[in-house]
Amino acid sequence: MENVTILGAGSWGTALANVLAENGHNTLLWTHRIDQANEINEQHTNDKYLPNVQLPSQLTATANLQEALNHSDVIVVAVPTKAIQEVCHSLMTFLNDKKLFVHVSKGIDPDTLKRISEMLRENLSPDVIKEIVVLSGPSHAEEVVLHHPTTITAACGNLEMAEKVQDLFMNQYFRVYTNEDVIGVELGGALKNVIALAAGVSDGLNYGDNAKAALITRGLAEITRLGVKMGGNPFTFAGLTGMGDLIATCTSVHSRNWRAGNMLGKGMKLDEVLENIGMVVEGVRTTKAAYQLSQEYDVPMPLTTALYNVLFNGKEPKEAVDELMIRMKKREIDIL
Ligand SMILES: NC(=O)C1=CN([C@@H]2O[C@H](COP(=O)(O)OP(=O)(O)OC[C@H]3O[C@@H](n4cnc5c(N)ncnc54)[C@H](OP(=O)(O)O)[C@@H]3O)[C@@H](O)[C@H]2O)C=CC1
Ligand SMILES: O=C(CO)COP(=O)(O)O
Repeated sequence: MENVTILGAGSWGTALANVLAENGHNTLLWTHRIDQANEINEQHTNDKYLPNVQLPSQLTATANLQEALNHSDVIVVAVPTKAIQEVCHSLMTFLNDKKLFVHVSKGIDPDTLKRISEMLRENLSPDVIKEIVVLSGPSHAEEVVLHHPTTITAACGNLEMAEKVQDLFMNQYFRVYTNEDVIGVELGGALKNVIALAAGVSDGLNYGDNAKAALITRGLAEITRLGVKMGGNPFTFAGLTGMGDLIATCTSVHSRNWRAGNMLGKGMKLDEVLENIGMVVEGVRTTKAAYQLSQEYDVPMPLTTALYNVLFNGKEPKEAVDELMIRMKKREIDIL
């Protein structure tokens, strides 16, 4: 049994805290909202993010960051990408020894084009980082809290640390693999959100299953194209954190990215959609980042570009799809 701290009490931070507490670890969940910490400690619920879920009484929460950091040498960072920098700055006020960081966020920063582990290394001093492990894969919080069988990957260049995280989280409903390819795992997890938004748009337009299958497979082709050029292992994109998460996110009503795309496809405006969802939709900012990366690395990403034009240039979804379909003829298989 270990002490573990989770930063961020949204749907994923809470679901992972639940896994750890059920595994017998002494788990402390940090939230920046006192009322939410009180709700978790007194009622053992987190109604906004996981309605109708009873959390174990041994799972406790705090709104005191110093207390959260003192609790453990393992810090799971579970805030959205847009909050990573701010959280790192807060951490630097309190940290004075090395911690093992596990991050579970799926995004790329559109301002710096950095992956999350790069952002952590940039915004935290090396004196406080023992190692950074990425935990990613097809894993909707809503299903994990119901103990539905879930597989996920712990990635780190230092395999021993990935195995430590594997041991912390693994149980009979939560199966954890390891991978040494941090770049591939992070890029797959972030870029699948772009394609899930596009799949939602397609479903919102009632384009059916052929179109959805096309988006998933051609989406994987462009994710792999960029990911390999950025240094990822091509096999990683065919694995849980690539194809696996792409399938889960493009086909699930739990996916906030799919749901957001669906509303866009039905004609709602982006601001209205985001307000309606009320949780993070990582794919929006990541589309901006991916579009810029495709230009920087000179990698064609037609689906990402089409979605970028819908989200940020006022292109009508149907027109974007029509334009995708009449592009010049192509071979299916790229030489990587
Ligand atoms: N949900 C899922 O099934 C999965 C999510 N992920 C990834 O996990 C990450 C977190 O997502 P998820 O939990 O779903 O997001 P949610 O939108 O459900 O929750 C986000 C949480 O982060 C908190 N937060 C936001 N900004 C800050 C900040 N500056 N300081 C402290 N806390 C902050 C929010 O607080 P507040 O209530 O105040 O807004 C909220 O508690 C994302 O990158 C997502 O892609 C990965 C796998 C599965
Ligand atoms: O990453 C996820 C499942 O693996 C969650 O996806 P959404 O953020 O689209 O809900």
